[in-house]
Amino acid sequence: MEVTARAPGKIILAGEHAVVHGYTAVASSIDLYTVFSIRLRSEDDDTVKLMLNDIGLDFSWSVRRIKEVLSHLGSPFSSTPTSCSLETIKSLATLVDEQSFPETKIGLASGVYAFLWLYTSILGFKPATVTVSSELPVGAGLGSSAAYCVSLSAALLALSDSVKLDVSQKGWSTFNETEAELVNKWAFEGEKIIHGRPSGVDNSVSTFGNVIKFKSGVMTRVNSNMPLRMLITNTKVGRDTKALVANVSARKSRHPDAMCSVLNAIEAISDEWSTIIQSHAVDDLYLSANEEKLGELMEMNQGLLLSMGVSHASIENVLQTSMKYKLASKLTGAGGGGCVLTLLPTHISGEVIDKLVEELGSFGFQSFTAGIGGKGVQISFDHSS
Ligand SMILES: Nc1ncnc2c1ncn2[C@@H]1O[C@H](COP(=O)(O)OP(=O)(O)OP(=O)(O)O)[C@@H](O)[C@H]1O
Ligand SMILES: C[C@@](O)(CCO)CC(=O)[O-]
Ligand SMILES: [Mg+2]
Repeated sequence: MEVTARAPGKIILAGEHAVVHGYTAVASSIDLYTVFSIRLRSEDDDTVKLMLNDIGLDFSWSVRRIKEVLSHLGSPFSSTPTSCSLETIKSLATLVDEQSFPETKIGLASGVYAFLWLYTSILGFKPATVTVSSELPVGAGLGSSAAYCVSLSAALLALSDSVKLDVSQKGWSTFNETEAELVNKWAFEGEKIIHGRPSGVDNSVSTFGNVIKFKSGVMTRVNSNMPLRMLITNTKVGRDTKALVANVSARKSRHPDAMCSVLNAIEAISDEWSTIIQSHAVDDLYLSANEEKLGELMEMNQGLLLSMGVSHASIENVLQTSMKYKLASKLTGAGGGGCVLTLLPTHISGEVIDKLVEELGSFGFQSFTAGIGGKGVQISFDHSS
């Protein structure tokens, strides 16, 4: 039997970085998914094979070698999410180094550490073939790391004793609330390995889907009543969430008072965002007034992100280009490159959007739209293999 789990990426509508320091963010899932499939091999087949299709890397470890290196961990503890210690990260690095990880892709190694940690913690030392592929750009601000950790945790838990699913179900099915909580907690442990200091917003929105508000580790569901449309522009400038988050923390410790004001302002923006999208538009005039307010909030949020040091020349380029069309934009996710959101109000014509996309394309950027606010993590079982 093969188990497949898929988890969505996300956009942060307001409050990235501030949320790491205990201030509110608002985020929504998008209908682009990362998919993990796991097929257990027979017990005498001593191999764990991992195929990372998006980055073109394959790994193969013997179960015996994994056991040897991680023997200090003991039996799996799938029902109790546990943090990976620094000492264990070093052991995981040994396993990855033995596979001669290409130097040019070394920034991606933490994803493999997260795989090994979640795999051995949840399933133990079972032989399997594991593949992952994603519709999300990797490391571009759309929560690829969270979707990776959530879909992996979901597929592993579906094969563990901690979750009892109806394996005869056909097509995609969802987890109940308690099971989804467990998936989310494990995914957060994986995110910690990749991000260093994640707030938990990305894995929560990937697990539960829809629109959420997130503050100090607590998630609240937001009932959005607005037809939100965003153009997502990938600047294709590579960046690393872990480093950007660390830079913001360093700036905060250098200028605690100024940064406290910036973070409070961002929280006010997030709160206003969630109030506006929850309100019911009584007519078109009310809707376009609200869209204008959201556009302004995005501009203000972007200005504050610039003051935190996480904008980038490529992001500023997208802002200026969309401004020519009187459209508001902000970076989404960790910034420093990656993706930018441009609000597409309901009244805007397809022609204008096409022109904007073309102009952005002339800089080498890639723009697309995605469905906002769909389902969170889902699972399916295939008995044919
Ligand atoms: N499909 C994938 N295949 C392999 N590794 C992946 C995949 N998706 C994510 N990763 C891992 O996640 C890392 C990227 O995470 P990072 O947090 O920097 O970016 P992001 O999650 O896309 O953006 P943000 O956190 O700003 O939303 C990669 O370096 C890799 O380790
Ligand atoms: C930059 C950040 O706020 C969002 C990344 O999508 C980091 C986090 O919340 O973990
Ligand atoms: Mg990430």
